[in-house]
Amino acid sequence: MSAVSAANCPGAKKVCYRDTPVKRKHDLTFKIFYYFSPFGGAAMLALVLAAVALALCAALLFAYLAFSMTYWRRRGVPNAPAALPWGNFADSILGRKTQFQVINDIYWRYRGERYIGTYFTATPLLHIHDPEIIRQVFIKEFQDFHGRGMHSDPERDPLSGNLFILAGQPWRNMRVKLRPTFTSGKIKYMFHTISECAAHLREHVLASIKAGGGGEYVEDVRELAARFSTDVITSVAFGVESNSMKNPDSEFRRIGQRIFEPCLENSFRALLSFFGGNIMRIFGIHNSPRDVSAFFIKVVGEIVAHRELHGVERADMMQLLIQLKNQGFVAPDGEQADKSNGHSEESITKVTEKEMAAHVFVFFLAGFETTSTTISFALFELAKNPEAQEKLLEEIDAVLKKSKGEVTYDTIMNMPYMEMVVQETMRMYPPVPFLTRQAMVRRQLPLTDLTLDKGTRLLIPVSALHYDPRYWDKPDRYDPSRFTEEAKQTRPAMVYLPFGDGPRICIGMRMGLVQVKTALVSILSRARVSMVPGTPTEAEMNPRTVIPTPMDGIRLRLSAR
Ligand code: HEM
Repeated sequence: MSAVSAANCPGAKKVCYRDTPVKRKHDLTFKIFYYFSPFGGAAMLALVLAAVALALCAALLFAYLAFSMTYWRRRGVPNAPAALPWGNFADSILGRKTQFQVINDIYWRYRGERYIGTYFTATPLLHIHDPEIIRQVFIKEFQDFHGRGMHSDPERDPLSGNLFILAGQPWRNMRVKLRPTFTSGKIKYMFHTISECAAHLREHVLASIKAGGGGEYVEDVRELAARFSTDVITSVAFGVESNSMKNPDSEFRRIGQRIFEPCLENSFRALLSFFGGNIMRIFGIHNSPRDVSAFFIKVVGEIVAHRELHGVERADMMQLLIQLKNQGFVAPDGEQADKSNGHSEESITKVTEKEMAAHVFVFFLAGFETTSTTISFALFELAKNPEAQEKLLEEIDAVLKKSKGEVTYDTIMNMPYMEMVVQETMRMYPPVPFLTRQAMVRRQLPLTDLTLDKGTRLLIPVSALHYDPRYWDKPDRYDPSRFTEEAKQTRPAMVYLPFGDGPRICIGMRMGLVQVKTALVSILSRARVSMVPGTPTEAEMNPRTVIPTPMDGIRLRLSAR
């Protein structure tokens, strides 16, 4: 008998494992399973087998990753050294840097290379640095590079069937259908809705100045711009007044915060949808959280039912999407809504309600944070650069005087310095700081002898190109005069890409610009902006977002004019 009695063994009734025959004490396996186990031999054996299986899986996974990370070397492509298990993106996956900062670092290290291979875990990416190759990919050879390489599974995840993510024929058909929704004619048609939101913004600024006493107050202009953009996009896309200018807790503002909240879940989902399609497919991960999908599908269903039941018509995108649902097309500007106007059979296929939800979702997603980011960074740079601000204020005053204070679509589009201010803001803070394309066939990378496998992902480092001193003199300086017509002629194509380029260029570009300019006119016709102590002069970006997002908002002083 062992010196330890059965009674002293915790939880043991019949057999105490320490109470074992001496002859078995030399049996190592037995010792492991029985001497130390509080559960029992079978359970312990299962545990050890599971641990061995896990270790084996981990070893296989690492071997697979290690082999995958030789992809570029095996093809003789210059590549940035990658580390297991995250490849070149450890800093962004682990939340130490934003994705675009990682991409910029790679650009600076390998700026001399026309292209450079990297890895997002096992996925090889080819960063294209040469503007001429980018031009070929975006425009001339677009037919072979039209996909973004993002994961889409509309059957299981209806919102992933949206224009931004789709590729191939489904993308082409949808782009043709949606194009007439974004013409200048349609934006003029929706401008009344935008200017109603702008009136709420002006009222808010005036009321806050009054409440602040002393003719000024301090506000986080990022939040202010986000509330304005939420109101605009919900009005023009859904025909719903979210009223988040008056009610910051409105449902749409809440859902916007949920989608763009800088947190691990959102950052991981964004990274996966760009680069981790296989992981999403295997684990059934959706592009957007399920509560967000459910929200958009429900809201669209309710609005369509309401409008169709009561015969309601409004000047908004929902109305145009309802036309796509009922007749399969929207007539171009100046044409009757008649299918005899040269619409092909496939382009008049009707859109389902789930597809409608996917599109309004992407209008919300692509049109809300991009515009509010641009508005708030423009105010930030104007506060830091009083000369540029004064010049813009003069232009706003002159234009408003001419239009007798009325802000119209034509007033907004007729402000050359405003255009330059917005362009320069998007150079320094491109809301979409990198772009992707996918080789849809096995073919050679344009202007090179490198053969790309079908499916290869290309990455275009937009933000890095916007700061390259080969194309921009003193790129860290805010200088709207870079965007005079003459200055623009001196730069090569494809080094300025805030809206992308080619057939996949931002479909909402005109609308985004109108929104940004309307907000700036509304605020700056009532107030000057200036820096306040405590607001950093260089925005520190939150590493958990794709769209550049300052860590603690942007607090500025707004003083009555
Ligand atoms: C300042 C505002 C905006 C910026 C900077 C911006 C930027 C971009 C960029 C860079 C792309 C990718 C283009 C490419 O791959 O070549 C894009 C695509 C897209 N944007 Fe925008 N955007 C803005 C506003 C909007 C608005 C207001 C909407 C809609 C209401 C919108 C809807 C879309 C859609 C649907 C796509 C996908 C187009 C396609 O793949 O065919 N965007 N945007």
